[in-house]
Amino acid sequence: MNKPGCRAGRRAREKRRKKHEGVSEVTLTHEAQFVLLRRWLKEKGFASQSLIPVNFHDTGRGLMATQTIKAKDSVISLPEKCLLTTRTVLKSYMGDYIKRWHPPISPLLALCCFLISERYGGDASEWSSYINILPKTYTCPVYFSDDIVDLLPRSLQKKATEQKEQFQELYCSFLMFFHSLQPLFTQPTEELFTQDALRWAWCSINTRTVYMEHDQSDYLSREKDVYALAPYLDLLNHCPNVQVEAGFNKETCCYEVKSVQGCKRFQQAFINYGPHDNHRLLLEYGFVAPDNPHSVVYVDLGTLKLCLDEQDKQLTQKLLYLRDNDFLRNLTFGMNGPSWRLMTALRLLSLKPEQYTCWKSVLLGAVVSRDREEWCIHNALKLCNNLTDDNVKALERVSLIKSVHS
Ligand SMILES: C[S@@+](CC[C@H](N)C(=O)[O-])C[C@H]1O[C@@H](n2cnc3c(N)ncnc32)[C@H](O)[C@@H]1O
Repeated sequence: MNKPGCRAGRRAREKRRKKHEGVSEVTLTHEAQFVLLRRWLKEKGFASQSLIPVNFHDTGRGLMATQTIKAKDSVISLPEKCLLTTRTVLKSYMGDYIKRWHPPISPLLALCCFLISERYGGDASEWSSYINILPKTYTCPVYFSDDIVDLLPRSLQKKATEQKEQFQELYCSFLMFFHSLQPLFTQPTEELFTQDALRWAWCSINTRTVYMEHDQSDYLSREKDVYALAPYLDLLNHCPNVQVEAGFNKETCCYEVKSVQGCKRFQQAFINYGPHDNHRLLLEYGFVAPDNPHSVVYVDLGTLKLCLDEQDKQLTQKLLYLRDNDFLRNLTFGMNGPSWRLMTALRLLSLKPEQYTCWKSVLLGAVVSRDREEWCIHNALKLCNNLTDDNVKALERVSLIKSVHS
């Protein structure tokens, strides 16, 4: 066992090192909103002393372990009472309105509407202690202006635009449903269920829910109902190199996260959102992970064509075949070489092994450009976070640098 004096000395050294490196981590435990959140969770049967909210210099807000978490130990165990799911929504004042609506709305939309309504309820809402700690805005592409989307790498621009369009369609398709909720509110629903409000709720759910399968409800559409908002647990950030076991335990009736490798005292406790590359992390969670082992280069048709034999009379036909079978999408080259999809496409295009050298040099170029791509994503994120009139000039500068690089 460590002597207290040694521990204090080590802590002081660590503090000096951080100060020297200009690194600061700010604990948030005493902020009013976290005091209220913990008090509210305690009433529901959850009290954690071993994880505290901290603002980390590199990842932003997250949870720090105040004591060592050993390998295979529990990181967090949240009682079912604390979870916000479609069951919560269907049982609430909004339930009857959802049950009456035809065709039934999706589980995701039901959660979005409930979140918007509860935020509107302010302190009167049962969930206010949780809603108050939710971010006010997000950095997923649905929040990007067209100028910022333009700064993204080309393959990502397309997906970002698709996300914005998908969201727009969702909003327009349910205006009538939002209107049907009018008896619940004094304020007109058009002022409440705005595009901004839905965007916020949509991102809150997409970036923060944990995976939890629920029985299909007759009152909701057939889309899979796999969402649970898990207050406090959802303060855990992602690290691609960390492994956890997570899921709802029917015996303990708790959503449990267990650490595979463990976590040292005073370090950030991470979980793993899945083996996502940086494009997917940006699209779904609004951030990218440096040194992500799942990082890949997306090989587009232009790059692919550089390696193909233009004399091949069947080339157009082969490319059409690949396109019709959805094989020209998501062709990637990662740390472990070409993906299975890329290899299959290459085989179908009859690329012979002796031609692989040319292929390799093209990919090497692509890997170099990946670094530039990530730099572009970082800039887009920075600007999305802080786009004011003053930094429109910065935006112009980034566009200029980008055009020089490409
Ligand atoms: C489940 S929440 C985690 C808690 C969140 N940081 C907060 O302050 O509420 C997921 C969001 O956290 C952020 N995040 C998670 N892991 C991150 C990381 N490694 N680096 C930067 N941001 C991260 C992203 O904004 C993501 O959408």
